[in-house]
Amino acid sequence: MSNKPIQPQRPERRGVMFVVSSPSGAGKTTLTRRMLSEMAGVELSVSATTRKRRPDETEGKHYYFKTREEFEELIKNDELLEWAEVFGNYYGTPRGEVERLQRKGTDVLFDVDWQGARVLKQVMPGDVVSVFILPPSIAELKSRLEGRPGATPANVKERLSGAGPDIKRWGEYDFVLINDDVETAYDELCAILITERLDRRKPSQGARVDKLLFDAEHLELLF
Ligand SMILES: Nc1nc2c(ncn2[C@@H]2O[C@H](COP(=O)(O)OP(=O)(O)O)[C@@H](O)[C@H]2O)c(=O)[nH]1
Ligand SMILES: Nc1ncnc2c1ncn2[C@@H]1O[C@H](COP(=O)(O)OP(=O)(O)O)[C@@H](O)[C@H]1O
Repeated sequence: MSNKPIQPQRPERRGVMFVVSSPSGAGKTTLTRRMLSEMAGVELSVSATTRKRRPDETEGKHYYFKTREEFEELIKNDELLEWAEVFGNYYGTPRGEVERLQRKGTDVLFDVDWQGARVLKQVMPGDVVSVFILPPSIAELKSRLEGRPGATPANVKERLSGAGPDIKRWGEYDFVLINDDVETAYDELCAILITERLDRRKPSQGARVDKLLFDAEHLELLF
C-alpha cells in the first residue's frame, strides 16, 4: 500500500445565489446591468415573462418572452423553480437556467420580486444572499418612473401603488441599500457580493485553504 499523501479533494465551487429586489423604478435594472457588465464571475438568471419586450431588451439576454399559453405550459411541466404574477404578467425562473449556471460555478444574479426571493431562499438555503434596493423618497421614485422610456400615467400609477406593499417586505432581506447617488449604490451592491465571496463558511473558501494547508504540510512534494 502506498503511503503517498492524498491531496484533499476540492469540492466544486458553489456560486453565490445573489437575489436582488426593489420596488419598480428604484433603479435595480440600472445597478444590476452595470454589475453584470463590469464584474467578472457573475451571470444573470434570465427569467421567463409574459410582459411585452421593451425597446432596450433582448430575447434570451434580459428575458425569455412568452405568451400566456407558453408560460402556463412551463408551469404545467414543472420547468420553473419559482414563478409569480406581478402587475398582471407572469414572471418565473427557469430551472434549467439556474442548473446550467450552477454547473459553471459562477455566481448567479436573480432579479426577482419578494415572492421569488422568498422561494429561492427556501429552495437554496445557505447559498442565497438577498438585497433590497430602495429609492431615497417616494417623490423621487415617482419621477424616476415617469422618466423611463415608455412610461404612461397608468403604468406609473400602477407601479407606484405597488411600492408600499413591496417596501413592507424589507425585513425578509439580508441587506438593504438606498439608491440615492447611483455611484454609491453601485459600490455598495458590489461590496455585498464581494463580501459574500470571501465568507469563510463558503465551501469554496474551505477548498482554497485546504490546498494551501496541504502544500504547507508537504513541502517535500513542492520543492
Ligand atoms: N418572482 C419573480 N419575479 C420576477 C422575475 N423576473 C422579474 N421579476 C420581477 O418582476 C417585477 C417587474 O419586472 P419588470 O417587468 O422587468 O419591470 P420593472 O421592475 O418595472 O423594470 C420586478 O420586481 C422583477 O424583479 C422572476 O423570474 N420571478
Ligand atoms: N441613483 C439614481 N439617480 C437618478 N436616477 C436613477 C438612479 N438609478 C436609476 N435611475 C433612473 O431611474 C429609472 C428607473 O430605473 P430602473 O433601473 O429602470 O429601475 P427598476 O429596474 O428598479 O424598475 C431609470 O430611468 C434610471 O435611469
